[in-house]
Amino acid sequence: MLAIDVKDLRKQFQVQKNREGVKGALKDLFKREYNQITAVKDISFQIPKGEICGYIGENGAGKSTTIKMLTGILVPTAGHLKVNGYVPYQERESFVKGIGVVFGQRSQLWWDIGVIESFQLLRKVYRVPEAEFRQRLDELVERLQLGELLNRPVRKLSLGQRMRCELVASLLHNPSILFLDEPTIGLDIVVKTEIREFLKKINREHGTTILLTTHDLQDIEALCSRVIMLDDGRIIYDGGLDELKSRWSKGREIQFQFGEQPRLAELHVQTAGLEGVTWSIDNELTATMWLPHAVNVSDALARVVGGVSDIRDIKIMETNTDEIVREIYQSGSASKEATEKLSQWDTGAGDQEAKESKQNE
Ligand SMILES: Nc1ncnc2c1ncn2[C@@H]1O[C@H](COP(=O)(O)OP(=O)(O)OP(=O)(O)O)[C@@H](O)[C@H]1O
Repeated sequence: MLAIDVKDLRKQFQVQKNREGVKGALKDLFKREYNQITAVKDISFQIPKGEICGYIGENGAGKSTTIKMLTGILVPTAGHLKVNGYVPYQERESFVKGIGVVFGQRSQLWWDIGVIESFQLLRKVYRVPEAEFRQRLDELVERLQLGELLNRPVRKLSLGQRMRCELVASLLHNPSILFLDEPTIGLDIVVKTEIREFLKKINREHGTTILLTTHDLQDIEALCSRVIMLDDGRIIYDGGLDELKSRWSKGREIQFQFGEQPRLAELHVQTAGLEGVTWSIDNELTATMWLPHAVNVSDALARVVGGVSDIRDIKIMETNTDEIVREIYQSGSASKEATEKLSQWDTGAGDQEAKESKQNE
């Protein structure tokens, strides 16, 4: 069963042009001119129930615009979308009961009243029965250790405390889908880790589907098996994180620790003939071997282990996801298919007449 089903979804904004100078301003008064911005360009994807999916892309790629359409805040210019079986902007009242939303940069809590009062107000908005609300609140408060914060006004909370309260607020009505837009932005590593652990548990125990946008790839690594990558309003990758890493990383690093000082020339001798393998000395007792994917790791390892005595430790270094993703953003494509798709789009995507977008916000 699908939690989210998106087909050819598009969002265009009309932005007013400002002409220069006093003359320009006067002209603007009488005849406004507009530019069209296509923030989301006919994207399609499906998310099954219970999945945690990362939605990533550079600033301005169209992530928030997508989330706003998925949560019913914005009306799409074209395309189809179903979330939890509803068309979000058409069936808002029933629809919102099944979703939870956290925008890291914006609060859904009332600034000047106690946290618990905000929760009570949300209970009424979502029409959650009191007993169910109490039970859920107790569970969430215990999990996120919010006990002492409940009576404080939101404005007196630290960012980390507020984010934990935001998460509780989004889950009070037990939604089956949670949309998180930058939920860990600005938080320290301890709170980030706590929030990630909490989300994993919620997903595991309640089967909550989570769509997460973030610039912190550690969030993705910790939580998501799948990642959708957006660039300039188009999907350039949709698949597993591991696959992305193995397809895009150019090679691997293996670090050796020796009992005595390694000599570069001797190390090179061991891997002679393995094309592309390079060595660097890290410090007195460690050296790192870099090998391209074409070279078999066990072949290279066997040579070194067989040829150099007194190896104390061997570490296969993790592929650096940040670097890979940065590289993909720079090139604007994550696969050959995507590149081909992009060139098709370039020849025909821009000519559909723009419709004026309605905004519910
Ligand atoms: N209400 C709006 N009116 C006009 N243009 C908009 C509006 N909202 C977004 N845009 C434009 O649409 C594009 C996509 O913006 P969006 O906020 O969806 O990107 P994003 O991927 O969420 O970026 P960020 O990571 O910076 O939050 C940008 O060019 C942005 O300027």
